[in-house]
Amino acid sequence: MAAHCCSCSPSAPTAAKLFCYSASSQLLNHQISSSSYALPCGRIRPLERSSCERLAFCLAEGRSSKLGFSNPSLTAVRCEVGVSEPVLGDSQESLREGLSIFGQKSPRNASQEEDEGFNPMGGWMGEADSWREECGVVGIFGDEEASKLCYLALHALQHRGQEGAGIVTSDGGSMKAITGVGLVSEVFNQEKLGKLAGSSAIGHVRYATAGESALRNVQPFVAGYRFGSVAVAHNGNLVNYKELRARLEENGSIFNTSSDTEVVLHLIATSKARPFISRLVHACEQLEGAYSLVFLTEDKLVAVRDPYGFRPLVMGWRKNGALVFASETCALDLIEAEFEREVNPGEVVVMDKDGISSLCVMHRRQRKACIFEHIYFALPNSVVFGRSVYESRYRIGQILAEESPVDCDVVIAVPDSGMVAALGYAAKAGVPFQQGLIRSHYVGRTFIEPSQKIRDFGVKLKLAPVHHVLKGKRVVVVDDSIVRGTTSSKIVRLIKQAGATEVHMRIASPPITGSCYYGVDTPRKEELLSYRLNVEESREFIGADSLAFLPLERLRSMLGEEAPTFCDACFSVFAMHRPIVR
Ligand SMILES: O=P(O)(O)OC[C@H]1O[C@H](OP(=O)(O)OP(=O)(O)O)[C@H](O)[C@@H]1O
Ligand SMILES: NC(=O)CC[C@H](N)C(=O)O
Repeated sequence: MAAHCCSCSPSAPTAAKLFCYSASSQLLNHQISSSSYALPCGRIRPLERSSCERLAFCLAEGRSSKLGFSNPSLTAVRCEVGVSEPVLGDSQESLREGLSIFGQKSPRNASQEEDEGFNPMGGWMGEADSWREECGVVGIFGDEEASKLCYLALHALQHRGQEGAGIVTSDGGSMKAITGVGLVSEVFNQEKLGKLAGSSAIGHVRYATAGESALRNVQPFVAGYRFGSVAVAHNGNLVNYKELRARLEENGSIFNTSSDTEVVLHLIATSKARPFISRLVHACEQLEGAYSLVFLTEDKLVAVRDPYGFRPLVMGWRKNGALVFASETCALDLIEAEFEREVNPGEVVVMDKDGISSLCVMHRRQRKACIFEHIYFALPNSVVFGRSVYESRYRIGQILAEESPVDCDVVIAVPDSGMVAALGYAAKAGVPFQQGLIRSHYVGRTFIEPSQKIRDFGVKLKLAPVHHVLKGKRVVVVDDSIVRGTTSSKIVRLIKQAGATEVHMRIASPPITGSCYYGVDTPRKEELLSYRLNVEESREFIGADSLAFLPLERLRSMLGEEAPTFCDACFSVFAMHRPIVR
């Protein structure tokens, strides 16, 4: 195995050209990376890991077989730095292949991938791999039916995570936990809920951001330490968990999971602070990234939100005085808890038999609430970050109609997340809204072979066109976002096959040009369609007759004075950057 760079520079080059060789020194493939990164002598570091870097890294580590690379005789790479011309010819296909092979979930590392049976094809097979952020958390204190209420609230939050679900309860003396892989309805039944005794509970639905999707990573996690037991459920992503974990392991901690969340329990257990709340605060102060957390001990329920308030967390009360925390207000509504307020960024809310107390102990910053909750993650019947999600999406649809009108016969939505914006668009444009695509709610992600012909069945499984609505029509289709562009191109093809004469795509968010550093497990920027292509190139890529996005400045003006309290970095970062990768 050999991996070397022919030109090394500690200062960041603007681009790198990668040549891959077979054992017989035949040139197999080449790609260009647009990242700026340092190439230390004789070794390529997996720092930003563009597809080129990642290939080089894996080869350098002698792990090419782990990649499942289609040509096992691939043995060497050579990188040239400072190359700036775009890849020509079959670049689109080679990039796709590269992404499918090297697509990885941050923030895992190479050895973890080996341990966890890393599937190198995972990032591309089957349906589009969109934003990974969500997870839903619930906490209930002071209700004899705590586990059942928690179960119902998790149903209301099911859209935030479908990989696993769990509930932990406390009866004041001991704690019981049940977790499982799959949907809430698959994990729990009457008998299991009956075993979860106690008047306080926390629950979780998971969409993995760190650590594989497996039973051991399903939350809530419970741990015993010398002062008792503590359970935690987390929505967010801890960007420094690997460093924290390494430090804890050096000092003897033994981890049960590969999830980022587990570090919180170890930090609590090893903290020298007293009492419990100080240990908890001490632990949270060491975390970087996004965290809306609920903790349960034998006698306390605690909710914590990170100082930027990236992810939502609300609180409310049931008529019998039970306190409820939840990721979204739709969960409060379902279990008839009246919304009181959000847990504030940096706030720690503690509930025990003596009542509720609030500590604003963590240094509070300018809030940076994730705007994507309003665009995609949350349900439209929720109030998130103090605003109605329905109103935001409806208004965005109206703005799209103002900014990018087009002669059309019908407005349709990509269900479900494009629905409300499509209603707003249709109302503003004065064009009928129709259900042109019917969504099957029984299809999850489909894992099928990555040939274009077969992939199209994947989207048809989930979305069926209504020929009667589409045939012979000029159609406006509204979707919430374009990430890699795979869904949009399939949908355009589907609608055209159903007989539409024109397809105009309207996207209820600005172009996504950057990955999320704080919390959302997004694809790397090189995989984002709008990082690689401008609007006209994107239109061509998806095959629509026209394509328009929500202008960022209109989104900000919609948010008004609150705009600086929302994080829109995924739209603004690299927005002016002219991409090299094609
Ligand atoms: O550009 P892409 O990489 O294809 O991703 C964008 C798509 O992903 C999301 O849908 P998703 O498939 O998650 O379905 P959902 O709306 O049902 O959540 C989103 O609503 C877009 O349709
Ligand atoms: N989507 C989330 O909020 C995930 C929580 C946590 N990072 C996990 O992977 O389990």
